[in-house]
Amino acid sequence: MTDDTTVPFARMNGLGNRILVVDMRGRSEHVTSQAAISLANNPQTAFDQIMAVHDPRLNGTDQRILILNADGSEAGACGNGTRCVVSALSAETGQSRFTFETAAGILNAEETDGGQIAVDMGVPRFGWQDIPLSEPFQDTRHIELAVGPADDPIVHSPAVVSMGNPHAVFFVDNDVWSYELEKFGPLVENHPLFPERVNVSLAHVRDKQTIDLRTWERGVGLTEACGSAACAAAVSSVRRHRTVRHVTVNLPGGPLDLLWRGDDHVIMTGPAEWEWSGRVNPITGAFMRDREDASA
Ligand SMILES: N[C@@H](CCC[C@H](N)C(=O)O)C(=O)O
Repeated sequence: MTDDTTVPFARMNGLGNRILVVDMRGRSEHVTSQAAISLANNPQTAFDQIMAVHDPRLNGTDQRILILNADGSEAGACGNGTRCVVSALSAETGQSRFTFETAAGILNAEETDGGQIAVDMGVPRFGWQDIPLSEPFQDTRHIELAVGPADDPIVHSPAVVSMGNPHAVFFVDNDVWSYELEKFGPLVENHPLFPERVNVSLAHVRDKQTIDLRTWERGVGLTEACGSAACAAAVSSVRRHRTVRHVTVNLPGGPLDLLWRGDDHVIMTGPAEWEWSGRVNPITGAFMRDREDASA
């Protein structure tokens, strides 16, 4: 399968967020939803996001990245996946700084000396039309939405924010693992208040510098880590005066460092890990592992 119907890809992860980086440079076609669903349903390639790396279109950018969720839908942003793309490109080229064009805008990212990757995730947007919501809310730090019985809701009043993709963050008093997020995550994801659906997170503020977070991702489900959700939780927590602007966000897959800078940009820093590589047909999703990896 090395003919021109296939392209190289790498299976990687960012704190356990499962990522396929697909090399679409020099190609005019796109990874299809059908290919994404087929890869997502195969236990070997099951992923949370595909990061399709295309040739740049804009001056001053290195690559254009298109993102697909496991259900074949498109996503505007993916923090963990962006770190994986940086790691893959930097291993190939030796370059350590990159500028990417994404649906969420231009993102800068760099590999740091300690092998971590810092991504400038851009400026969060808080207007109800930006998220988007289907009805006006002036104060998006707490919107009227509750899960469970009206007189004793399980979670309520999430903060909402766009990090280039929509997020609802429920701040909870108890351990984030004590909630059945897998049961109510899909209900909130598909609630009519969110016309483009939403990523749903539970955030527990441990102290002024530390947040625990679990996320039900739009188009995927429960994941080990969601970088854009970590950004959403960090900025929402500052807006509620719960934490300072530089925090550690503990995800099931491990910690991320989050800094909401004075110029409003959110900088997310964390690791990326390479697992194995192969070739994939971007139209059908048929794939083959590289021989040295397949025998490992
Ligand atoms: N895992 C990602 C976010 C993925 C996109 C999300 N499911 C969406 O549809 O918005 C991350 O690390 O940010």
